[in-house]
Amino acid sequence: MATSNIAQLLTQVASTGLQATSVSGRSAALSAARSLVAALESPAERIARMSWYDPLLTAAVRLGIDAKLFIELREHAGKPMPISELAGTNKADPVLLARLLKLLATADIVKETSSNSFASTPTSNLLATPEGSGSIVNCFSGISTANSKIVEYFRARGYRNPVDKDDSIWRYASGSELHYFDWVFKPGNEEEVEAFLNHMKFKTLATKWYEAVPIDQVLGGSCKEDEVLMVDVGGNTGYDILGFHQAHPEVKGRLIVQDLPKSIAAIDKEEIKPVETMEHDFFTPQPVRGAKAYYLKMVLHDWPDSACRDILSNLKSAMTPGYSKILINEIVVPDVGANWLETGIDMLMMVTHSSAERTETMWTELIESVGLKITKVRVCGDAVEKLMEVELA
Ligand SMILES: C[S@@+](CC[C@H](N)C(=O)[O-])C[C@H]1O[C@@H](n2cnc3c(N)ncnc32)[C@H](O)[C@@H]1O
Repeated sequence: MATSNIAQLLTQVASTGLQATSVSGRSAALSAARSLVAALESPAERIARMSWYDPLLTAAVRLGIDAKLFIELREHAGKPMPISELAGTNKADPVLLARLLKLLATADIVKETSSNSFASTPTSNLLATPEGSGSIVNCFSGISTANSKIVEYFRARGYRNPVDKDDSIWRYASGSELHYFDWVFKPGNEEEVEAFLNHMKFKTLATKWYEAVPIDQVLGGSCKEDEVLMVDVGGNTGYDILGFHQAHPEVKGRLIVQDLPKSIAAIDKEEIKPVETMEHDFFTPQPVRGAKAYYLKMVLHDWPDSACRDILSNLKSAMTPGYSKILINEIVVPDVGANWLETGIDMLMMVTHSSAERTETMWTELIESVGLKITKVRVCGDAVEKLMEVELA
């Protein structure tokens, strides 16, 4: 271990840490701190951590959610709770709970306050929410299933990059007859549906596009009240288009969220007003013609190029030339130096859907292949997702 390198990194952490109150300052401090940890940890320790600690830490979090540990800890608002009390409420074996909590404390997910006594942290409090726990529950189920057969899958396919939506790693490993979304929404899978819907609300970690871009320039102002301003295609429970409306109530025009029946059924139609709801399969012709904007957030990343072309072509046919736009809010992977979020979600898309996160070149090729063009790529504050404005070519 080069001590001069460590000293340099320590200085970098100290200097960037002082600016950690701003978003970019925090990100620079975190990146410096990660480099410091990487330099301090020996390669053998790193391998050991990946071999058993990291996968089992996620499993312990998943169990903690199931046992409602984080909800219980949150109820005590950061005060220490003896294992005996936690075990009593959860009816879980106190010896087991102590082992799980000790592991979670090593990652600062809970705080070990004294022998056999633990308290909540901001992370455990987020895990106590439907959104935080939904992210873990949804991803744990998909990733642990896919990982169980990932080596077998690639060996059998000569290590080819997966691009067939009907032959994803998840589908091979689960033995499901159904595509992932059809499986999530199948009758009897209510726990999975709930986790999936909550994960969708959770997954945008930073600035939303509508908080960051000049809305007037993107949408060119309001519509008449009876005209459609924006259709959120594959918009899940509509939380996102509602967020847009709440941020910009002055922009007039109808707002519609479209998704598969189970997502639409989960929406409280009163709560989401003025957003209208509509069941729609985006592999069929778009029923709302001539909207000002068709908005796709993290929809195309679920599908390989051939399926994306079908989705985009259905929107293209509904667009009014010189008026309608498609707004795509997706990760645009940098050519060099992609970060953990961009590369991690890319792997998640690969194992679940045989799809990928795309670079700007990949986006351009895909969009141009269906007679559309990208007219602008907008950075959205500190978010990994960018806003691509797309028009008829
Ligand atoms: C990754 S999620 C993104 C959801 C939402 N746009 C967001 O960012 O939270 C993909 C969405 O596509 C929906 N979906 C999948 N297949 C669909 C189809 N054939 N037609 C319409 N929606 C579909 C899913 O139900 C899900 O809500």
